[in-house]
Formats: sequence, C-alpha cells, structure tokens
Amino acid sequence: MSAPPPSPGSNPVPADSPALDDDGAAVGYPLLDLIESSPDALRELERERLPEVCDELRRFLLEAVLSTGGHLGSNLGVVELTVALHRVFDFRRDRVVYDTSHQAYPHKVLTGRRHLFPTLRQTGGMCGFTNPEESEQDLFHLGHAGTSISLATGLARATAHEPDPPSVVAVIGDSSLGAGVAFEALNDAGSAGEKLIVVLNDNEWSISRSVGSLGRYLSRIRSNRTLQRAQQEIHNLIASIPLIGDRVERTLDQVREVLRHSIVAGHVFEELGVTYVGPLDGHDVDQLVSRLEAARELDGVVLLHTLTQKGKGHPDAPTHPERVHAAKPPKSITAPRATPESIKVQPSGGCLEGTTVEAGISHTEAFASALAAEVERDPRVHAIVAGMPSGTGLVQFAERFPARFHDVGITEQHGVAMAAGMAKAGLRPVVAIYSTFLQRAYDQVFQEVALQNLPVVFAMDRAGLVGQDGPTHNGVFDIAYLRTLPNFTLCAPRDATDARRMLELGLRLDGPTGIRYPRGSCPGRERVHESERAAMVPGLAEVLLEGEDVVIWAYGALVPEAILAAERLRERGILVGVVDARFAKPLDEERLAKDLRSHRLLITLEEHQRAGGFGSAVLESASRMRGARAQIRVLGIPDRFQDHCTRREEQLARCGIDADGVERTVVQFLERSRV
Ligand SMILES: Cc1ncc(C[n+]2csc(CCOP(=O)(O)OP(=O)(O)O)c2C)c(N)n1
Ligand SMILES: CC(=O)[C@@H](O)[C@H](O)COP(=O)(O)O
Ligand SMILES: [Mg+2]
Repeated sequence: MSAPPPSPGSNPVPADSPALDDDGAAVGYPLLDLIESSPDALRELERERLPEVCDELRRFLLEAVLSTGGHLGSNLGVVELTVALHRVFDFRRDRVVYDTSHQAYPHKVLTGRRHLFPTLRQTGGMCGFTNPEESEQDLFHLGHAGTSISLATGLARATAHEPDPPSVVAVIGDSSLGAGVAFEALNDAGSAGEKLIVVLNDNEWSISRSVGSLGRYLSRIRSNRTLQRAQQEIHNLIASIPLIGDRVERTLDQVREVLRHSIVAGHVFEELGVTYVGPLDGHDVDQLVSRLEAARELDGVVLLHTLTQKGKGHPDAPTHPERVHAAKPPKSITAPRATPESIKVQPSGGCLEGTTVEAGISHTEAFASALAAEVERDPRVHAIVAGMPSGTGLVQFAERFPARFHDVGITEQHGVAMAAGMAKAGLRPVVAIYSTFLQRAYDQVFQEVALQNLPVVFAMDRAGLVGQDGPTHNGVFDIAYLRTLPNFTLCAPRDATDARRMLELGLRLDGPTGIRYPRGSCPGRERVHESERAAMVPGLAEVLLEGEDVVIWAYGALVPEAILAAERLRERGILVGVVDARFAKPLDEERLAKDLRSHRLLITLEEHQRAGGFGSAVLESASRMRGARAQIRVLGIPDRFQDHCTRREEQLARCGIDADGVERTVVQFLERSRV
C-alpha cells in the first residue's frame, strides 16, 4: 500500500456542506443518516439533493479511510457513480458486481455499514472488498481484477428467461477492463444479447498510470470530449462574429466530419455488439441517474463510459503518483506487538538476550535491489510486472532501466507468455508478481514456461499471509501449484542476503525458477555471514542450529520464527536443531534422510497451505526413504481461507506457524512421548 495520508486537518470540506460548526468544519452526515434510516430513502430523496449526498459521502470516506488506512483513490472516484446506481436500482433485488471491489466502500456506506468503517480491514472487522458475509447486496468476495463482467453475465443469463428479471450491473475500472477475461466476457455477452449494464469507471489510472493501447483509446475518447467542448466554444465564438462566421463554420463542419470518422467514441465496443453510451461526466450524479434509467430500458449489453477522477476530493490526489490509491494505516493500528522475549541474533550465530528484533528492509526491497544489481551485471535481464510496479518495488528500477522494464497492465497471462518469448530469444526475464496474481497465469506457467523448460524467474511477492487484504490476496498456494510442474526449481530466502543469492542462482539456471517471499520485513540482523553460508545450489539445505531429539526444517521467511522457538526451547534445556531448507524443489534428500534417521521428531514449517506445500514434499520424500525413524509434523496453514487481520503476525499465530506454535508443537511432542 502506498500513499502516506495527508496531514491531519487537511481533509477538504465540500463548499456547500449542509451544516458548519463555528470553525467552518462540516458537521455530521444528516443525509447519510437519513439514507440509513430506510432502504428506500435514497430513492425517495428529492433528486436535486443527490449532490449533497455525494458531498457527505466523499467527506465521510476521507475522514474514515484516512483514520484506518485502506483503498482511497478508487473509492473517492466512484462516489457519484455509486449514489446514482443505488438511486436507480434496488440491489436487494437487482444485482451489482464491483470489479476487484476495492472501490466498494461507497456501496458499503449506502448499504448500512457506515458504522463498521472504524474496523475496516482490521481483525474481526469489515472486509476491504465486497463480502457476502456482510451484506446480501455483496454477491461475491472478490479482490482479483477483471472478472466482474463474466460474473454479471452469469447472473444475467441465469435470470434472462424470467418474466421480469432483475437488472444486472457490472462496475469495472479502465485498467481492469484491459484484463483478458473482461474482453472474453464482452465477446460472449455482446453476442448472446442478454440485458446487462457495464459501467466503465475510466479514471485513466490503475494503481499507477494505466498502460496499454486500450487505455490510450479510452483517453482519446476522453480527449475527444475535450475536443468536442473546444469545438462548441469555437462555434459559439464564431457565431458571435456574423461576418466571417458562415465560412469558418463550414470549415469546422469539415473538420468535425474528419474527426468523427477518425475517433467514433466507443466504436470498439459497438463492434462487439455492445451499445456504447458516453463519454459521460462520472461526477455529474444527475446525468448519471438519467443515463442509468435509460440504460435500464435497453436490451442487450449497454456500456456506460464514465470519466472520473481517481482520488477526487483528496487535496494531494492531483499530484500523487498513484492518485492516493491506498492510504497507509496509522502506526497505532498496525504496529507489531513487542515480542516479550525477543532475541537479537548476531552474525556469529550466537544469541544475545535482547530488545525487540529489529526489522530490516522489506523482502520486496531486498528483491528490488538484488534485481537492480543483476540488471547492471547482465544485459539479458529484463523485469516484467502486471500492473504492480510499486507493489513489487520496481518504480525506481523502471526509472533507471526503462528499456529493461515492462509493465503489461493487469494481463498476467500475457506477461508470463511474453516472458517465455523473451527467454526463448535469449533474454533472462524476471516476472515480478504477487503469488496470488500469478494464479491467473497458471496455464502459461505450465505450457509456455515449464513445458518449454525456459529460463524464466518468477519473483513471487506477497507469498504468504498478507494481513489486511485477506483471502483474495494471501499467496498461499504457489508451492503446491508449481511443485507439480517438471523442470521447476523452487526456493525461498530467509533474509536479504539469500534473496540476492537465489536471484543470482535463478538467472544462471537453464530452466524456470520460482522464488517466494512474503509481505513484510527481512530480519534486521542476519544469522550467518555470507562467507560462512552453504553454497547456494539447488537441493542443498543449510544447518543453522544443531539439536538432539527434534529438528525443525523451516522454509523461507519463517526460518527466523524457527530460530526464535529453538532459542526459547534451549533456555528450557531442550536442544532443537534448525535447518533452513532453502529449496522446496529439489529437496536436500541426503540431509533429510540423515535427519529422519537421527531424530525422533522432524517438524516442517512454511507460510503456505499445508496441503501440497513444502511439508507435503518432505512427507513424499520421506515415504521413499529406508530407516527413517522420526515422526514428521507439518506446520502450515490449515485447510480453510484465512480472513484478513490487522497484522500478518496475527494470521501466523492463528495458524500456529509462528515461534509460539513451533514451541508448543515441540513441547507437546516431548510431553506425549514421555508418557
Ligand atoms: C488479477 C489482478 N491483478 C492485479 C491486481 C492489483 N490491482 C488492484 S486494483 C488495481 C488497479 C485497478 O485499476 P482500475 O481497474 O482502473 O480501477 P481503479 O482503481 O482505477 O478504480 C490493480 C492492478 C488485482 N487486484 N488483480
Ligand atoms: C486492490 C489490490 O489488489 C491492491 O491494491 C492490493 O491491495 C495491494 O496490496 P499491497 O498493499 O500488499 O501492495
Ligand atoms: Mg482506473
């Protein structure tokens, strides 16, 4: 999440706010209160008061989201859109699907959840996306972009045969419309003919600026609208000069004719069988109501192209590099709890009783700086992102190496296949992508990369639990969905040094590599100096602590949790070994066989679903080994989706994969085996 919140008190108050206190600040939300009093209140309110509703709603969002953090720019941009939708439709009967649904906060306010905003994205609090568990008017729990038109098409097709089917509306952003699945949906719906309204919320922004030719096309329509306005002004001016007016007017008509043939707004959609309406002012709530009422009566797919400002009403938005896409939660909400017996480890491997474990740079920053070093060393290295330059830490990289950086927009499938093409041509592409969003391109990972055995490196960020975004964003399936693919090397660094070493390795290997790392910080102090570390070769684990009866095989960013648990147990006289597995594929089977023979308990620890992850790989490997006497305990995420939490650490604790969970597992085993 980017966008530091503006200084307190800089919240703008709309000019015509209904009531002001004596120092000029608007007071309360009388219209939002009224709307909450009855589900039909918004539809019964005098139409000329709708702009006031929008002002209150925007003011509320600014105050609420700046105090908790969350998605801001997108929500500020759809205030009028959402008020108009809820004015025209009754979504207790009609159906609305918000694409990605990060922009559904106004919808949540208008559907009785204003009181939940102080708990937004916090443990046990309101979800940051639509969620059917919260309201009957939230049809899906979403978070991945591009699928709203498909979902809406399904809803419409299911009721098309009914005598009076509900209206179905999809709200999709300009960048999400660029996702392949969105065009798959338009291609089908445009020919099938069921009634469906698609509201295109075009603000010319993704998280960063929108990319791709569709974005440029939409901007041309937008600028064409500007052109139209200019034409009108020229027309008015000329009309005011009677002498030359007629001659120039005729010329203007010719110019207009040329333009009409060059940019017929929306013809791309019309060619798909979609009725294009627009471009419309996405902040003119009265016009939007009229257009939605008209669209409701039309047959087939109607696309309303609305032009909005991402971050409208936020004083910093016009100059913010991501139009305040996200407001950081204040420290008071997400500061990690001080761990009571935190340990500061020192390079020599010894341990100091200590103050809190200092957080190092983020795993994202560690990857980004390693990649910058590689790009300078090897001209074949290129970086590919799918609409997430800042989330993957590559904004500066893009500025430094523009020719080696490719943001393909929200088109993960294309990005992965393009990487395969680059690798085939001799480049060394690195696909920097959230683990959860790589799922969108699984078939390309299989066919275009693994089957061809091409040297593509997947830098899987947010691999693990992500905290406030919840189950749509937890990257907890990648070991399972990649481990079954032949030719893949899978690894996970415990710290920044190994992140760099694994990237170096991946760029040397001839086949595909997946490197996973979570949202959050690397250890501030690294346990073993680089010069003393085991060579970074596929299938070689590294012993960090020797123990007696019990050994923990930890994978990736949870290695520090294993060390913390081992240090605590050591203080209780229980000597537990810790091995940094480093590779989930291939496993270090030689070291594993040895440990299975020489210990009574081997614990695997990973930030991934238990099913199919690193622990499963160990179990499969152990089942083929002779003389293994150790019991194996797989510590991972249980078989259910993990709800959002204020902090990722809470999710780790909830799943029993933090130091406490490891310590409990060891003590329980020893107590049971003593009996
Ligand atoms: C498949 C997928 N890829 C990437 C993302 C990350 N993401 C969330 S919102 C967003 C930008 C969406 O832009 P747009 O659709 O224009 O909506 P806006 O935020 O501008 O309203 C991106 C890239 C995602 N949620 N899903
Ligand atoms: C809505 C969406 O998918 C992104 O905005 C996502 O929430 C970013 O996640 P991070 O905050 O982990 O970068
Ligand atoms: Mg957009």
